[in-house]
Amino acid sequence: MDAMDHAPSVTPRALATEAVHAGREDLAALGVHAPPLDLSTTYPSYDARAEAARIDEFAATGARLEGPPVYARLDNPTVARFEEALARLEGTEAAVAFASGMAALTAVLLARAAQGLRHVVAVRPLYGCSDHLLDAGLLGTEVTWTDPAGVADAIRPDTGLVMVESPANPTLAEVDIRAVAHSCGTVPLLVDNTFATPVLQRPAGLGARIVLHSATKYLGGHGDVMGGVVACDEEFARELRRVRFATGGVLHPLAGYLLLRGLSTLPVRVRAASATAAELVRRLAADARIERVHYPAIGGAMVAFEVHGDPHEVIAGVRLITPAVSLGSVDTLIQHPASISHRIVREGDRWAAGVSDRLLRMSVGLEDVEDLWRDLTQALSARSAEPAGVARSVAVPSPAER
Ligand code: MET
Repeated sequence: MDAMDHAPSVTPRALATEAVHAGREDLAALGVHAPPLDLSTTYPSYDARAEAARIDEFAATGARLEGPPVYARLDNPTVARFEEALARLEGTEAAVAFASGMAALTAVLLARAAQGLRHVVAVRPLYGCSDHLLDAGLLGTEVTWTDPAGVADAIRPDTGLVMVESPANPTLAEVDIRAVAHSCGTVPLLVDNTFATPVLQRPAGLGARIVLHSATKYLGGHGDVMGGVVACDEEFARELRRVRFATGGVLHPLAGYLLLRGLSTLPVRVRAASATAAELVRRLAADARIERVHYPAIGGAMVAFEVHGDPHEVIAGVRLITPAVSLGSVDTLIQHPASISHRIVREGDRWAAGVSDRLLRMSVGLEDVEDLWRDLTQALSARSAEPAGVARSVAVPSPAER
């Protein structure tokens, strides 16, 4: 067989195919089936002149090095496989991975600020820490909050970024990405695609220049790996790699390995959990104990709802569902945004963005829908008004019984 037999096909491959093959094309040639996990922090080289030239090249351009890495803060082959796969899934030229979603957003803001573009236009709600990072100006940036219709007017000569989430955390409000991208003109639009994942939405194809993920969520998919990633064009990826090298928010290679593994089941997980979420939404919407259900037109596995009663009782009452922040795992999680994910946002700003104190956010996992509904409905009937220590101690099974 000659090399041509292994040349990548020019026919675009479907998402489900990319999910299991992207970033792994050379494995057969390497004679392995699972991707190698390279934990090296440094790499030997007997030619320091050549290393100097490679470092000069990286410092000047931010382009990925040819050949072995010099040092793990600069590049890692296992992480690069995840980056390649995610870029393919998002339909971008490149992707750059970080230690967390917040490290990824930080690098984007620093890269723009380094060009003298310190002003950000953003649409609420955003994830609470993203909101806080912008609102508190922790990186020396300045934010103007607006609604999607106000984006064009909010842009100034020093605006370096427009940022939206769609569906947004935690209200699941949707933004017309194509329309906002149009309003941005030449200013890059960043879309946080953590909730939708490329299975449901590919913002780059709708005009976003920068696509952000907390990879900790659906991309990893099992609640056991923390990471962040930015999918973008190669020009901006070069800026991000330079910032990453200088600031050090790198993704650990084991995290890169687990994220690549997570991607292979991403389409199956997202579709299955979304079908269950849609059924739970139907039932919640018909339930008299629920005041309002939020579910995006695009679908997905995230559901939010307001209860007539005390949301804390629902959190305290779940037994199968895990009462925990985060999302995108194989198991169902529920949390109270005003207490946890959006706690750091000022109360008035939360309310104005639609994050009421009675809102609960649920990340639907892969359990059977009937088991989830049974747990939800018993939690919705829980009453903390019952004498504490009497009814509650009877109602709560011991950990061994759960
Ligand atoms: C530390 S709070 C939030 C973690 C995660 N970004 C979430 O929205 O659940």
